[in-house]
Amino acid sequence: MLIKDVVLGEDAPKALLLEKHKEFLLSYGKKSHMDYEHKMTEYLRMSGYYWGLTALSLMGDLEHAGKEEILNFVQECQNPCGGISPAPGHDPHLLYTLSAVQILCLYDALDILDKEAIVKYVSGLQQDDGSFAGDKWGEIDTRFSFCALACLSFVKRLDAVNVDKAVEYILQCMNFDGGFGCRPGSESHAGQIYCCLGSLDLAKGDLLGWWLSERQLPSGGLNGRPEKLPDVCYSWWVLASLSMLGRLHWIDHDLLRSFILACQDSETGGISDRPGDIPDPFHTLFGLAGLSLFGDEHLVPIHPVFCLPYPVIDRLGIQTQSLH
Ligand SMILES: COc1ccc(S(=O)(=O)N2Cc3cc(C#N)ccc3N(Cc3cncn3C)C[C@H]2Cc2ccccc2)cc1
Ligand SMILES: [Zn+2]
Repeated sequence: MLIKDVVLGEDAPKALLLEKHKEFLLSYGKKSHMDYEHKMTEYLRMSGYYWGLTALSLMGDLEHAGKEEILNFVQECQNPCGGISPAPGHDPHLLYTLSAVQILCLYDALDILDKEAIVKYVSGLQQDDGSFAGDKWGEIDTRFSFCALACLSFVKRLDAVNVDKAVEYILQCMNFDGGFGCRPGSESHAGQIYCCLGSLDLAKGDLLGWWLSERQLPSGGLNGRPEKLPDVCYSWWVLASLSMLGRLHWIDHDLLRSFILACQDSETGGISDRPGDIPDPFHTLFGLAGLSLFGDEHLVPIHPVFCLPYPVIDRLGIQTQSLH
């Protein structure tokens, strides 16, 4: 079966051409301002700035981009309604409102915008079913749910929208193939998957991460529910979940490590649920597994979902959902 792909030429670059990319991006803005391409891409200018500036920032070169000129441009693009346009004279839209907020975050200059106006604009675009329109013309797309929740997260105002309804709508956009589309029933697309998973994480990730990190007690041990005693096996249930959420660092590693080590039986070996109890294979596994998740140099790294050593998972070449 012929699969659609490309062939990498022999002369294709093999090293990362960082200096070239810096030149490319820094000179891009300096092209003649009235040339045709520049005019025809005016409708996405704010996003263009976000793409270039973030790329420069990744290369540690943001300071060479004209900060004052860009901050002035962003201010010129804010509308009385609070929404931000891609360029002066264009209609405001969620896409460019997010790009502008991201640019200001890069420069730590969020306060040059009227935050309350942005909050009003973004929250005003949420529909009764929880979805978000991109602008006043009403196009609905899960991309805009992400833009809205990301914007509000940056200004710490997720309270301004109905987050549960937003989540409810996004889950309706999940397809039988595990992917997400722009509206219920739309075909799965990687871009929409990024937006939907990102939205779910923004909406519920911190809440869940906080509940999990609240499991840690002064002893360093983790319990399974509030008001319960710590137990080594929760080192796994809680840590593996936080690891999946990308919030493993929300638990004090050293404190937990000292708890697990205190649960070891120095005579017989093995780890128990709590210091002084009888060790057993169950808690020995989950104590070591917790230490492995924190990257203990003496232990093989463990997969947070499969609870098996990564080399085993890699050898099997399996994904979390078998495709065949
Ligand atoms: C106390 O004797 C027991 C009691 C129950 C069981 S069990 O039902 O098979 N099982 C597995 C388990 C195995 C061992 C070992 N070796 C020890 C305990 C333990 N528990 C009990 C436990 C652990 N932390 C606190 N509690 C009370 C969990 C339980 C249920 C479970 C199974 C699989 C995965 C997760 C949880 C086995 C022995
Ligand atoms: Zn236990």
